Amino acid sequence: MNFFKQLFRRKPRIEKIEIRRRFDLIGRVGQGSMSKVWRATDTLGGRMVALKVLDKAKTLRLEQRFVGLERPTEGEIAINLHHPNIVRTLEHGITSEDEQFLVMEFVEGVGLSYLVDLQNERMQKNRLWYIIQIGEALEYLHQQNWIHRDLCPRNIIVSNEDRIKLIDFGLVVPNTPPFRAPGNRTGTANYMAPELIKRLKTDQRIDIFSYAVTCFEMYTRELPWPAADSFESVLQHINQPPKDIRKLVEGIDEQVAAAIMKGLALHPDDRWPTTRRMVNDFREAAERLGQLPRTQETA
Ligand SMILES: Nc1ncnc2c1ncn2[C@@H]1O[C@H](COP(=O)(O)OP(=O)(O)OP(=O)(O)O)[C@@H](O)[C@H]1O
Repeated sequence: MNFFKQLFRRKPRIEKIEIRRRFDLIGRVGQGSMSKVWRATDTLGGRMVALKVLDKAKTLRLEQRFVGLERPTEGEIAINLHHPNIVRTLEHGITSEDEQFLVMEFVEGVGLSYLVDLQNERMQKNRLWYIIQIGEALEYLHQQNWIHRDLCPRNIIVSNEDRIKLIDFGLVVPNTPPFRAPGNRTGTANYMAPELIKRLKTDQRIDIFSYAVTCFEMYTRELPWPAADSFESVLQHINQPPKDIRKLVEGIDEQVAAAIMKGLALHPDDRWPTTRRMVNDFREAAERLGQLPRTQETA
């Protein structure tokens, strides 16, 4: 009987995909540190897609950090996310080379980092609207009981229609006690909450901090603390208060400024308790300032 139990408990055999047979690879896009991403045509159906193939060695190294915790793969997480501000994942699986892959809708647009750098008219006009959409995506992720752990402009695309799309779920973890335990410092140093840098207990409020850093950059093109390229250098300044956004952006709306600064609070208890509360303030301000697109004014 044990034999049969074992037999049926085995994971179903996954059919491996030969990437170059199934997809016409048109060209590499962007530059991921964990993966290669192609613009490709899916020969099944002819659809234009983004094909992300994860680097085997780097994925293994990441998975080793979560040994015994049963963290779902990036593909398993992404395929279940359904939100207008989150890139749609159409399929995931394993290549014939044993790499994990994801097939996504191809988002025609630019990286948010590019607009942060440019600070052009498009950015200035839509900034608050972009910020609201990022917040909606994050709120959805939190409602689904995930912690993103790597929210930053690098992981956000702005479509040609000014729609925000979160694109990378490589570091997402379940919002459960084992994953909130102190220790693991995966993420991007400049966007990491102090409790994460200090290896204390974490929760979804680490994402609220990263969201606030992102908002701060979208307004100022600067980070709230001096830029650092290692955890150690972040540790050196993280106990100092952040720069005041009001001093960098002349005439910034007070409700917007206060919402961002509260998200940057060093202690999680002083931050917004939920993304929803933070976004509500941005939405209120946007309505008052007439900065919502027409279709959103009554939403
Ligand atoms: N669905 C998509 N549509 C269009 N371009 C995409 C899409 N997904 C990813 N890209 C492009 O590929 C780049 C790398 O993607 P992604 O951030 O998911 O990879 P990564 O290896 O996890 O990167 P990193 O770990 O450095 O953040 C993105 O910056 C973006 O330019």
